[in-house]
Amino acid sequence: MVAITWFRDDLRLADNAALSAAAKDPDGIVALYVLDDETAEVRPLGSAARWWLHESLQQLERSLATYSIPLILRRGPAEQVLTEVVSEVGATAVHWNRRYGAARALDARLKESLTARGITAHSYPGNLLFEPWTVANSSGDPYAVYSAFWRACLSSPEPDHPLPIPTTLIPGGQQPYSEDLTAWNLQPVTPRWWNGFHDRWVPGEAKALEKLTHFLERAVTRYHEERDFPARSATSELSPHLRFGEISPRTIWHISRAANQEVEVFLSELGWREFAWHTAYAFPDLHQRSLNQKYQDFPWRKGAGDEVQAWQRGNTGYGIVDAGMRELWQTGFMHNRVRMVAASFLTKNLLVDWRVGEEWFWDTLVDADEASNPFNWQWVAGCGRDASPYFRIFNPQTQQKKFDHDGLYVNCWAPESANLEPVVDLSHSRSEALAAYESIRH
Ligand SMILES: Cc1cc2nc3c(=O)[nH]c(=O)nc-3n(C[C@H](O)[C@H](O)[C@H](O)COP(=O)(O)OP(=O)(O)OC[C@H]3O[C@@H](n4cnc5c(N)ncnc54)[C@H](O)[C@@H]3O)c2cc1C
Repeated sequence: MVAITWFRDDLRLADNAALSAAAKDPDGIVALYVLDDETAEVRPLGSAARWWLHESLQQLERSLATYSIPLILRRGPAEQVLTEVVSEVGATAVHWNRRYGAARALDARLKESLTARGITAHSYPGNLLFEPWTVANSSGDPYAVYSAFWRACLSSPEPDHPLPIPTTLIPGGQQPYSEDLTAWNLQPVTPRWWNGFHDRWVPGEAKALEKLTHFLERAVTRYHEERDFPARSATSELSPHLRFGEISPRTIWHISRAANQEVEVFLSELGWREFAWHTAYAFPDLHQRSLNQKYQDFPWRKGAGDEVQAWQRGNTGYGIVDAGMRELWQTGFMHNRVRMVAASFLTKNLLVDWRVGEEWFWDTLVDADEASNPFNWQWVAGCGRDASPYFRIFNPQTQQKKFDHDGLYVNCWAPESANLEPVVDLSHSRSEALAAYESIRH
């Protein structure tokens, strides 16, 4: 009679409510991860995120091994796999931390079917600071404007303190078989396009905590002034760790607050992450549909294949865009300011549908998540919640002068970009974009 802890976007032992609850079972636990590329509501991970997942699962495996608990890996539709594992081990309970995007429909179905079989299914908060249904405007609807949303969050009860790693963690007697992580081929042997990722990243819970500590000691005091400068290493780079739940937002919240530093601007960025997830909770098809209805008729350009390819490869002839796109390809990451400029360039100068860019980022970002990615693409394109107005078009040359005036960033990633023929004229494309916007404005 064991309890299953079903790990999903929470690859950590600390502040893991599902694990802490399962640990109370005197008969021990089975730790399960399911790679589900088949269920309709689960968006299959992109290639860069799969690289991260491989590393992160290895780290989790090591952490659990110190308690003699194996991490059971299975691949397949989660409903089927979970049902099988429950039967194999004779589990009486399954515990998981909540997901807030489209996959919550799957979780709801599972809860119902497990309960019908007499197995208790418990879900817990843990991947957000505030549960989406607890933050609503006076009409009971989700907030549409970030500033009002974050004010409401800040006047809500503070997020709970993080839970420690359970003091007793024991393996359930009967452990089922596990698949081989390497056989999942999350890091394809050829081509090893992800080779450079190892130079930049060390996935896993221990590193996430170390990075937070380092950031609070060294960078948070200059964060509000320097976070927009891509060459300055002034941000936390915690996003992929948060994406895979190697650290919980409430751990970040409480450790930051206790650090005796000016942390409010930093925490307000976590607020954008919350806003994106609360939006995805209300609109689970966020990556497929412009939230602003008017944009259903936007005259996006068709047949821009060559320009899209130049953008993807960092060959547009605009330094900051090219540097960002190459950084992304080589490291799985791009600085936030540069993401905004690169996204604006695609959607406004090239007039390409934001979904094309969202898909590319989804495949190439190690931190790609199903809320922040489409939310921010819609924000830049002007069709999302509290979005930047469409007529505000980032000029990549002005942005480069302002945020990379010494050229450190561009010279690091795309030194020869200045010699490339620009794929588009900025002033002409700007006028075209504004005309396109006018056509749907009324
Ligand atoms: C087009 C576009 C696509 C993006 N796609 C993603 C994505 O897939 N996943 C992702 O985590 N972020 C995404 N972002 C937001 C942002 O660029 C990254 O969160 C940030 O660059 C991560 O770096 P950091 O951890 O050093 O951030 P910090 O500045 O240290 O911020 C701390 C944390 O706050 C959160 N955060 C900061 N800015 C945002 C934001 N605008 N929206 C949501 N959360 C934010 C992140 O979790 C981040 O780790 C996107 C932004 C744009 C413009």
